[in-house]
Amino acid sequence: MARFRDLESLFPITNISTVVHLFRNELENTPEPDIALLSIVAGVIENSLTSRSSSALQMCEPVEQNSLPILQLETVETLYHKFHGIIKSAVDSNKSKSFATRELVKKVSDVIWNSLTRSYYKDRAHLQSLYSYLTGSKLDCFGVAFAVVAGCQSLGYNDVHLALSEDHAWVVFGENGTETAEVTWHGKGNEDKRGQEIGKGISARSWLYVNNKPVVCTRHMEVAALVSAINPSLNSTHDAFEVSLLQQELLWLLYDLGHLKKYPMAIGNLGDLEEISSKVGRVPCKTLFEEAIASARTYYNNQHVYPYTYQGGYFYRNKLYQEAFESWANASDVIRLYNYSRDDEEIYKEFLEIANELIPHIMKVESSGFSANTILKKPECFANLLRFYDGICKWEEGSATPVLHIGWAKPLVNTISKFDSDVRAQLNIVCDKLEDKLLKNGGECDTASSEKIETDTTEAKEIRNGKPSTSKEEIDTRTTSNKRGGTS
Ligand SMILES: CC1(C)CN=C(N2CCN(c3ncnc4sc(CC(F)F)cc34)CC2)S1
Repeated sequence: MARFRDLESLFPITNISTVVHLFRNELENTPEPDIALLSIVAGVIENSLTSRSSSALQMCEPVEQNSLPILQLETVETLYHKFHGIIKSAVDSNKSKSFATRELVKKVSDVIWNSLTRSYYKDRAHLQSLYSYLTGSKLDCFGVAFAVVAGCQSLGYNDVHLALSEDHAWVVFGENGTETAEVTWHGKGNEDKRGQEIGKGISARSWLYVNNKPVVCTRHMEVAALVSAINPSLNSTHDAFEVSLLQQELLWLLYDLGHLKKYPMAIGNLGDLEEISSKVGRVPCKTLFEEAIASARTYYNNQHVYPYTYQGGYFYRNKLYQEAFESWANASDVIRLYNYSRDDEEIYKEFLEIANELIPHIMKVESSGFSANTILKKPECFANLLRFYDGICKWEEGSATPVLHIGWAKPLVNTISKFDSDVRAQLNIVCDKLEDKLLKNGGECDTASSEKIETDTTEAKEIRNGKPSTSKEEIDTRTTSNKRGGTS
């Protein structure tokens, strides 16, 4: 295949810079990047550096930076042609239409689906790439969706693209790219809905489908997705350093080319990598987490939670507890707009960990008496804590499945009681019932009501998202139309 002839000059690949060069070449010098090729290359490297057999940890070999096991062109070429062969033999290749049909998409999904190993541990690491599919017949949920898109690309259907929520993946296709189809499974024990349109029923209001604001990938963003999905973990405690470095270099390449602009989670992934080992001359990771939030607000109507939990996690790890509270309250302002459904376990676990592990840990540290500038004396922090919990309560309201249970109450009571009573008294809570109803019920609302509950008139300060107001007047003039600055 001509493709491989012009790649010959780069092989055999022995270092990270050459892999970056190959990706750059695909991203900039081809009509569109070949995502099957790039997934195989990334997968071979990841698996050779993280599989127990060859891990340097075992051989205790000092690996100098930028070195990789030798990657031969024929290794990649063989796997690539194997993938092509599987897809072409199963789908009659006389490509009649210029756009994919639901039948075609379903057919490709069936080919992948029916060639997977019967039963295997689906959440295992390193099951995301075509290398895993071609050598082990195993893929995770994301990997199946990715393989379907790669299969459609290899058949010449360039209208089929990956659509990503924060915990699921599907495809869009058709003349306007507006047709949608499930192509993989989600979660445990759920019947797969492959072939069906996305979120028509009750699931449309669940976080899993992000209120119909998924990341719809271009071919270049599909490269960002496969790079984001690179998993450097060697075991539960160690990462393979070179895999991590390769992922970081490739994400910076995609960042510089502008392909992460509409992909908050990929920016967040890069932020996490930069926090661990920052690159000279690059923006700090704190900025990246802010950029991920800005991207979600700009392109996805602030319906995504993870940008705030990326940022909150960063603040927490760096003991910036006041800032962490604000990020988590902002995350809660997003989830309040959804109805909780059984498909939302992942984000439920995220909020549970924040409420029952991270915040109690902060309370313990802050009330140990050694914190000079303790958050326990800051009304803004108390306000953000309440906003955090209020969002979770709102999430539960109107949902078929309950969220909160007694396990949440004990840490909550414990946390609230750690704030000084005079701090708690400084809070004036203004509820915009109207806005919540409007946002949650898509604009329908029975009564407009805005109650103001003054808990203390002496020095009542209105705390809006952690920022005390300047004057009392501002509080009295508030009306139901005031937007609650949910995304401060
Ligand atoms: C703040 C966090 C807990 C840290 N990592 C988080 N991740 C969230 C998920 N991650 C992702 N990163 C890039 N792209 C995607 S697409 C997707 C859904 C899947 F079904 F396709 C997940 C995901 C990466 C890791 S959220």
